[in-house]
Amino acid sequence: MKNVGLKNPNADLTTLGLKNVTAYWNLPVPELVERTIAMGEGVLADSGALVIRTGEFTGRSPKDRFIVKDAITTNTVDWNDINMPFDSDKFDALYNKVTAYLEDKDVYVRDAYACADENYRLTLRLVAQKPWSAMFACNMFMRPSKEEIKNADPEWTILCAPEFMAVADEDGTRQHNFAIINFTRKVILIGGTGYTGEIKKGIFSVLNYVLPHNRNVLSMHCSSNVGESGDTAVFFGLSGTGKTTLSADPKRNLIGDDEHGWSNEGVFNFEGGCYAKTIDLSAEKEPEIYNAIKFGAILENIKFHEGTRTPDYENIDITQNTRVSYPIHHIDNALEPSKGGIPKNIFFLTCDAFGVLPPISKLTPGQAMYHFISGYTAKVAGTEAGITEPVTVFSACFGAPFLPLHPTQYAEMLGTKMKEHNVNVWLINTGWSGGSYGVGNRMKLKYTRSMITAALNGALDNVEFSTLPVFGLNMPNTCPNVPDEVLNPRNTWEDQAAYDSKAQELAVGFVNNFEQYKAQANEEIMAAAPKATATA
Ligand SMILES: Nc1ncnc2c1ncn2[C@@H]1O[C@H](COP(=O)(O)OP(=O)(O)O)[C@@H](O)[C@H]1O
Ligand SMILES: C=C(OP(=O)(O)O)C(=O)O
Ligand SMILES: [Mn+2]
Repeated sequence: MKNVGLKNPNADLTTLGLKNVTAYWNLPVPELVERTIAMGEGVLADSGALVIRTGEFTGRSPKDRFIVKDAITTNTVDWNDINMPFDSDKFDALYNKVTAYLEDKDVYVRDAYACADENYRLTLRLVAQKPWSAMFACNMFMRPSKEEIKNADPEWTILCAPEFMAVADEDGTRQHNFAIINFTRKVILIGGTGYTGEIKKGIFSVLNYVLPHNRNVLSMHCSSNVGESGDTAVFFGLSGTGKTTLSADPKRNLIGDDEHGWSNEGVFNFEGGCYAKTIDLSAEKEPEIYNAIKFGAILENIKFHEGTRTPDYENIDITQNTRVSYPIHHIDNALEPSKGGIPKNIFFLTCDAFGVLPPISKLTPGQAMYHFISGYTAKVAGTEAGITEPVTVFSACFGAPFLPLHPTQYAEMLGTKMKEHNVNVWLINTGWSGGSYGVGNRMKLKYTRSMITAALNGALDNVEFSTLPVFGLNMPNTCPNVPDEVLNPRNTWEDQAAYDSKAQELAVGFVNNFEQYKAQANEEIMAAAPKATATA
């Protein structure tokens, strides 16, 4: 056993079952960069960002994500095809295999924590095979001071061994890769995949259990920012729908881009960094994110323009899910500590591949609940293994892959808070317009930004609204800096009969999906269901 770097003198990896490892503790970022490069696993971009490849997996693999079924979870977790059970003894055996595999190897340790509100702080330690995984943790989790590191005695452990391959038949996994959460041992075990997103979404899943279940805090898959007058906005959305992009707003202070809690005091970020998509990124369209890509950032799975070290963000040879992680202070106007007041506006971002929903509509409380529980959107290409074009999905609470509890538990908390604080709720379609995917186009980012700005600054308070048939959604007839024609989706379709039939198809999808929640929903929520004239 050899230890290098800054650590709590009492910390000892043998208590985790690791033998004879050389452990590099909390190395400074430049050293993690150097080691990554020296190992032949990274190069520098001209901006100074570290460029790595995550290997076979360039997105999450939801089919290989499990929760250990035990005394804590058996009756509390909503077991389904997302929350899949893993046997506790099998976990112990696999854990021992991973630690045995790491014997005699180098490991990179990162002490960190989650939650900007110290009342809810969750301390953690990542032990990783790769220096770039440790650097990702340094970018994405909150960073303890040196003093805190010297006293670190973390609650949770993440063991991450991308090159360890499970044997499905023996180990109880589906295939060679896995991400398994054990609430009793407080361990997240990751193997066979180097996709860094598994690390952050693992802790997010833990918080999505612990905070609502034990602490009466609503956890949310959302970004958040705050305006000059101190008004907080949150943007819920499944991966790729615009949380990171739309929360980076030069006129507002960023709280965080992906994971937040809502306590009685207000909103707080879980993370210490952002994880942005870089596909088609440009300085013109997304200057804040573009400029955040400098030394300290990690670019994943991108290629360079030939003969240069300039990233080619249009190149999708490796994946459409090209990514960058950076500490939050790479965004100029980020707030630290990352906390805001009670939200004044909530946006549900949906990437509607049908092209049926309006680009902006204002929801009644009943509609807000209905749409939150439904979580209609599309999975965009690349974020999950096997997805190569937008696939329509109902992802409850706009974050089903990360929610261990039943969706109605989150929805009830949101409903109570929404009503108590009289929050405005908006549905934003960042997806297709003028036709479904393949025919129409993605809504222009600059229009979506203008609509959000208008909603936030009150410019939509005094305009006229129309109601979209079937869905009953209230859409503004005008909006500053947006052409009127795009506001009503039916007008954007050349063939309006085709629109009507697609709208019916989507309405049927909503109704069928909601069957599972009907028993728990009250009249106000059910009245918000789209009116399908036929059911499939
Ligand atoms: N109208 C739009 N609104 C938001 N994002 C858009 C829009 N049109 C295209 N995009 C692109 O979609 C992606 C949204 O991704 P991102 O903000 O990272 O999603 P999330 O943070 O929710 O995972 C970005 O690549 C962005 O440039
Ligand atoms: C990182 C992910 O999500 P998001 O795009 O929401 O950050 C993910 O789903 O793996
Ligand atoms: Mn994001």
